[in-house]
Amino acid sequence: MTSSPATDQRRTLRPQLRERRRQLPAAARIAGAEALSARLLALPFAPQAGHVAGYWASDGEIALHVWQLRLPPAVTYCLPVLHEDGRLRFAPWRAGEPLVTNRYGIPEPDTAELLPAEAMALVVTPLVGFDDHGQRLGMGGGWYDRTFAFRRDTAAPPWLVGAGFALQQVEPLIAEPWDVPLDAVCTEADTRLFATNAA
Ligand SMILES: Nc1nc2c(c(=O)[nH]1)N(C=O)[C@@H](CNc1ccc(C(=O)N[C@@H](CCC(=O)O)C(=O)O)cc1)CN2
Ligand SMILES: Nc1ncnc2c1ncn2[C@@H]1O[C@H](COP(=O)(O)OP(=O)(O)OP(=O)(O)O)[C@@H](O)[C@H]1O
Repeated sequence: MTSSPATDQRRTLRPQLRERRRQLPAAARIAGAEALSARLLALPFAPQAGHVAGYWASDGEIALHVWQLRLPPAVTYCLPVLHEDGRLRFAPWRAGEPLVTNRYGIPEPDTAELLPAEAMALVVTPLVGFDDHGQRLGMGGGWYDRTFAFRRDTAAPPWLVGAGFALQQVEPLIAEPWDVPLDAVCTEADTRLFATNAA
């Protein structure tokens, strides 16, 4: 089977970027999570109420626990839950509540309270890489693209915000037809806002 230039580019970049992400020293991770939190809270569309989704950082991803702790009191933090239809659901989760490990070894809430993507006001998506145009490179499962395909022709909410370390920025990514553009990318060093099609 032949593969497209976009697929080749992503296959080459993923292992390099994941390695780079894992190599960051602990002090940079701690400071990074603090700085990211401030940037996420300062977004012009940061919700003051409703549900937001983060992720359980793994494989060197930039952590969201500082942001979770500093969210306005009327905002409910949720974590992604894999669903058999190929689209993520989101479950409210607070520190100490039960978790189970999903098929990728990532913890997810052990609850029947699952919300659809449309119920989220804002979603922070994990990034393996990102470019200057708000194009996202993920783990390759297509989970975020399938889950938020409706945002290709619908305005926010949910606002889609990629989170990563500045060293995860790459050359322009070749777009795939299913890619869902991000409304913003936040790193420890920068906030970039993008004018998405429908927003
Ligand atoms: N923290 C976090 N949670 C997340 C994601 C993520 O990227 N980060 N996801 C973002 O989509 C979803 C899960 N998607 C994932 C897709 C692939 C792999 C992964 O590790 N793949 C292995 C090999 C595949 C396998 O084990 O079957 C690998 O590439 O090494 C992990 C998560 C939902 N939750
Ligand atoms: N809207 C969609 N409908 C059907 N299949 C899709 C859709 N979006 C993505 N896919 C499938 O998912 C696969 C992986 O996509 P891609 O490489 O863009 O994932 P990713 O964004 O890196 O992963 P993730 O979102 O899990 O972090 C693609 O090969 C494609 O077949």
